[in-house]
Amino acid sequence: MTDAQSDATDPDLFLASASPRRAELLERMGVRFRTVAQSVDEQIEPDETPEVFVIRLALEKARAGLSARPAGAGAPVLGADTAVVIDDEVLGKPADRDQALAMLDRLAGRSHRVLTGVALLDEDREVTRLSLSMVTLRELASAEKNAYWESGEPADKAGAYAIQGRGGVFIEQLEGSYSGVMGLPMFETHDLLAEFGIDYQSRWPAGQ
Ligand SMILES: Cc1cn([C@H]2C[C@H](O)[C@@H](COP(=O)(O)OP(=O)(O)OP(=O)(O)O)O2)c(=O)[nH]c1=O
Repeated sequence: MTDAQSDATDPDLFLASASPRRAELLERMGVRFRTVAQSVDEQIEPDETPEVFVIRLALEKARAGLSARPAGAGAPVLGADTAVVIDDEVLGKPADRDQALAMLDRLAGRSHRVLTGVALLDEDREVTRLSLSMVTLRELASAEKNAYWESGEPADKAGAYAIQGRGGVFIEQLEGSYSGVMGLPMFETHDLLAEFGIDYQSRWPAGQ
């Protein structure tokens, strides 16, 4: 067992997310956390910008997590939301194969933005950060788009690809934050933890 597993008894924070990627990135940082359930409606409001949208959802997820936190727990709650944006349209997770292939068609051979909003809060305060990246996908052959869908990877990913998985072979260029595209920007998350005075780095092991 490492120090940073999601059953930590004295957590630095509660993670309001069901995303295994977010848990993996927090573990990589060495943050001790427990996950709490959250469920929010992920619809963009008319006239809401993608930037405002991802921050709002990160806050809503964290607030929902705060209500689900065990009684007596004092650690703050972290929420995040990732959106792929092309032609000012937000692409969420594909509902089915047709949607996934349509998203990949739209993204192939072009650049798009990936926004991740992160929020850390408790009863007394809420802090947020936004991570913005530009990703360029190369042209994709239909056979590889089909094989990619069949691999199962696109199904639960915004924009129907995963930079950290097989989808990495489609990515010609990334400007910004790899961890942000993956779902939890480590730089901005560190900033939020520092604002709450959470010194997880003092537990980094020596020589590893
Ligand atoms: C673009 C991209 C997205 N993603 C993932 C990150 C997020 O998990 C997902 C976007 O959906 P989100 O709604 O941000 O998150 P989620 O529903 O998976 O998890 P939760 O709301 O419980 O926190 O897409 C990747 O894993 N790799 C990528 O390259």
